[in-house]
Amino acid sequence: MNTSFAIETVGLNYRFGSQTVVKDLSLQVPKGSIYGFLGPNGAGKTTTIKILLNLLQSSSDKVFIFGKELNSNRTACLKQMGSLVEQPAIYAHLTGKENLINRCILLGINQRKVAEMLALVGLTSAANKKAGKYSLGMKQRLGIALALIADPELLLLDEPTNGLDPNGIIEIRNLMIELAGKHGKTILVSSHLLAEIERTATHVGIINKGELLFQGKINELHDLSKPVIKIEVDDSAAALNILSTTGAEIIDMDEGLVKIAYTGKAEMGKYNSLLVNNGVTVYAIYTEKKDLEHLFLDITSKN
Ligand SMILES: Nc1ncnc2c1ncn2[C@@H]1O[C@H](COP(=O)(O)OP(=O)(O)OP(=O)(O)O)[C@@H](O)[C@H]1O
Repeated sequence: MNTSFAIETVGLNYRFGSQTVVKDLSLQVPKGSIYGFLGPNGAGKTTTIKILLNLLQSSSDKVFIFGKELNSNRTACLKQMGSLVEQPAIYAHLTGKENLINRCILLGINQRKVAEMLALVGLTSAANKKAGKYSLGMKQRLGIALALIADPELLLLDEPTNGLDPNGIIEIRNLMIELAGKHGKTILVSSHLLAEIERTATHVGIINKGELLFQGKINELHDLSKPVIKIEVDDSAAALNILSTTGAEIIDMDEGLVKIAYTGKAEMGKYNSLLVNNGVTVYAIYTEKKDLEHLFLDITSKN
């Protein structure tokens, strides 16, 4: 298996009864990346994350963590992973610090790590407050500190900003950037909102109904949202013939409509004259740029 990936799944499938929830899913999460795992509600994100954590069983040879097959190297793989799935497992009657000490005792880790983790997630001043009194954002950050205490290389965060206010969202976002940037962690973070992870993610995987619809660098996703020229004409076949002689990149064609890649205003004028001079009636010519949120909706509504 490719060892440049922190996570690799190969044609992964998963069913709940007769419902296939994960379909032929091949994820490739590069080491050191912040991988935004995106999809609408019910797309199969949590199920996939639970499979990656071996909380749900996959078939052998489908899931690889840092190149090791998960089922046959369960302990070694899990040691490399920290996670926050659904609600963080926090004792409300203990302080943040006590929660972390408790986890250290449980895992046999030196308690010196506690102060470091509190500082990392920005909870030093709230260390002696009961966790039950924490805000939602503070609870999430404590959850991340608990996930990080054993110093895993890979962090799986399932919708960590769910229910947080804008400040809480920014705090989690900055924490992820710091963890990947300064501490070299690989982070897989799920969300149903592209906007929430757009600024943090280096890579993106988009799923819907258990199927992977897009996977790549965030820049590649941005490229898909580059502007196009839409030309409304009386005869699209004739227009296509004429435009194809110019070397223009034809993107799509429909009855009365041709879409080509936008390369500049001058070219746009040139295409217009060329069509008119060759007997094609141009009703309208304009550019259109999809913002990422629309692109995401487009991608996820196609299947
Ligand atoms: N334990 C279960 N038993 C049966 N079906 C389940 C179970 N858990 C999840 N599902 C179904 O599997 C599908 C995927 O759910 P999953 O929670 O993985 O999606 P998700 O992308 O994480 O969605 P959300 O953003 O709402 O959490 C849904 O149709 C859900 O109803």
